Amino acid sequence: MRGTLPFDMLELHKRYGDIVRIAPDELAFSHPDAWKDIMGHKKGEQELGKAAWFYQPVEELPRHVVNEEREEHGRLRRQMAHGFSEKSMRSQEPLIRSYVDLFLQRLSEISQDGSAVIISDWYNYTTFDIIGDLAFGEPFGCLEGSNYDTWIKSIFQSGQLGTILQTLSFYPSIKKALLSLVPKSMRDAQEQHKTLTKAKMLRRMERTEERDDLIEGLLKKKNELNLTVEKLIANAEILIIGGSETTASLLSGVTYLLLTNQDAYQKLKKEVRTSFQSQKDINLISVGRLPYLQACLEEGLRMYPPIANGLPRVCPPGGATILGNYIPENTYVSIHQWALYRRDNYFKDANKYHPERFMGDTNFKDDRREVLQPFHIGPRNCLGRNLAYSEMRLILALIIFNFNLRISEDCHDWIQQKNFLMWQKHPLRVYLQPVV
Ligand code: HEM
Repeated sequence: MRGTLPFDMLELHKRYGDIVRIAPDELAFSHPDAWKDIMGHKKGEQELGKAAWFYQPVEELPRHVVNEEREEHGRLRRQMAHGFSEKSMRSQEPLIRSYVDLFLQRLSEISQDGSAVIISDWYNYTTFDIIGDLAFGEPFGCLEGSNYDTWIKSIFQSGQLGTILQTLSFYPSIKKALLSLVPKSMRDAQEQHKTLTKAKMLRRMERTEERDDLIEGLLKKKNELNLTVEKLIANAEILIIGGSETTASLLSGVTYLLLTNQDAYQKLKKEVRTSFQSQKDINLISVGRLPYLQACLEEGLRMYPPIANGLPRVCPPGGATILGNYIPENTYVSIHQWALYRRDNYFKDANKYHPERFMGDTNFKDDRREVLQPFHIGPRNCLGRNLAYSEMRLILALIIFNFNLRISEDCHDWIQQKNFLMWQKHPLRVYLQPVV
């Protein structure tokens, strides 16, 4: 509830080691092998399910791909995977590029008077518009309007509310009482949000042309999979939450880390500007050939993982074996990413931004790079990993190609933030000077 869980977890692991009991029935693990023990594919053994108190704090809400039970999850994931295939991504490229071009154009306009730009908002506008179009068939108009639309604002508010509800899951009777006391204004706002979302989904369902987007796979099998409009909406919403804030946070984090580490920024500038003659040469394929840019993103994911806290799983009947220990059934287990990545046991100079550790630099030869799993592993890992990398590479390469960047003096401590499921980002102010 204080928003300090990532930092508290690091202190606990430093003090007590790789396994810490953080509640009577909950263990936190901080070790490279814990990933496969907790999240890996299990041959002939039961997988560790997702903890209901965390993933479904309001039981009545319809479930989606992230919090469905195993069988139903498999069916949803198989259908959704079409929208994330190589073929779909190739056909999504012009759409993604059109929003990135609009992002660059809007940045040129608003930076003309020499004032600092809140780049963190602009990254969010871009990723929201892209995912809005890919999940609902229409953008939110953030880039056009230079603003978050009301639909998105209510999604943002749900992050902190989610943390409160998860915490209250430990006090079921208080949670029930509090939920019945939700003020009318809040319930009305929720109803309005639902109406807006339903209208969006119905508009998408009315479209008759084949669309290689992220929801088409589910729409095609909606009768077979018994998907109501409410379930389709729940899935589209989770795509928007999971696919926009994460990517935008990482872009803000990497921008901050580069601008406060001039060596890395200069190296990246050189790589991007010597690899391309014109911005027309920069596309989803060509940005995949920039090793330093990739290293900057990896090191950004290490220092500022978009999902910083542990997402709890539960041990199945009969228990599980984790790091060679028998863990009884019904024990909650998780891996807290931010805390894991800041441990000196696994990374040399762990609190410093060194993209070189992902470039084969022998100074970092003892780093345990396999520790870094920002997209998780196993059957419930991130479906949008390739899309996320494509977007992040494209946006970062194009901004570095087009502008010289300088961080505003008042943002040097920007990375000191609270975390409620997501980072509570302060405005990141940056001066942009067009490259002529
Ligand atoms: C840097 C950006 C991103 C990061 C760090 C990230 C991370 C993650 C993580 C850790 C999970 C596992 C969640 C869990 O176990 O509860 C996940 C799941 C998922 N992510 Fe991402 N994600 C990113 C971007 C995206 C994007 C752009 C999309 C596209 C819409 C996306 C779609 C999904 C989906 C659909 C799942 C659920 C997969 C399943 O349960 O089978 N993610 N992501």
